[in-house]
Amino acid sequence: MTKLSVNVNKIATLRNSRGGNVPNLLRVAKDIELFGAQGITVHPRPDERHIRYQDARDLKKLVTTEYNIEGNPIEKFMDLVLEIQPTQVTLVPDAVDAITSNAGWDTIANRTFLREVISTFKQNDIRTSIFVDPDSKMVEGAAETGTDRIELYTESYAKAFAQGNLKGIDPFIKAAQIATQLGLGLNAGHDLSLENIKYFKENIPNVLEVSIGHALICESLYFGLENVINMYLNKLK
Ligand SMILES: CC(=O)[C@@H](O)[C@H](O)COP(=O)(O)O
Ligand SMILES: NCC(=O)COP(=O)(O)O
Repeated sequence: MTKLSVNVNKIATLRNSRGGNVPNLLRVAKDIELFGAQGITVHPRPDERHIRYQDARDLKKLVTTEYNIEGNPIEKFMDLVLEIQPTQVTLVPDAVDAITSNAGWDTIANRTFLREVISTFKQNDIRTSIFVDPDSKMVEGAAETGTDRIELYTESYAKAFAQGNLKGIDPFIKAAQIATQLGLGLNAGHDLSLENIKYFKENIPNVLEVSIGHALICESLYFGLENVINMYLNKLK
């Protein structure tokens, strides 16, 4: 079964744009779970441009499905995650000023660092996932870090699919096969959408979790949040 984890960063973006508490992030997250999503994802960035560190703390009290916190494991992020104890932490090598996530880890060059960080989270019973490109060497390097899962960075697939190039899935099929052979759990995310999710799932059937935010919130402007969540759930069956 592939779980849908809804990234609520963009709800926080809209809320922050007026300085108040509308939309109410906590209420939206609760409703997202009531609509059938199997997880909530947040990515509290160092500049807190959308999800604030306090949001991440507050969500812990109400999320009853899986709670996934993504971020670059800088010290204050590590402290936040260890304080909150979410279901899963997803390590992303984002630069502080990155407009969004734009690369996976070099799991070979960062092996020692990742091993230490992952060990710290696993000692605290937090499931670990690391954001990687669909590159066989990076997947093999990920297995050396001791991580529970990898999250395949799906921007290249989404771009190719949008251009009508179905072969964009090929590196992901190979990376998923290697991950499975190495005993890694498989997540995926970034730029997945109602248009491209079904083909991805058909070709990568053993993906455990997809985390989707930007497209899902934009699609909800037209179809409504409850409808969109159920459209994703139907496509992930
Ligand atoms: C790791 C990943 O792909 C998502 O967390 C993405 O970075 C969303 O971040 P923004 O919502 O800030 O674009
Ligand atoms: N890990 C991917 C994520 O949480 C959401 O990415 P996007 O759907 O906002 O591109």
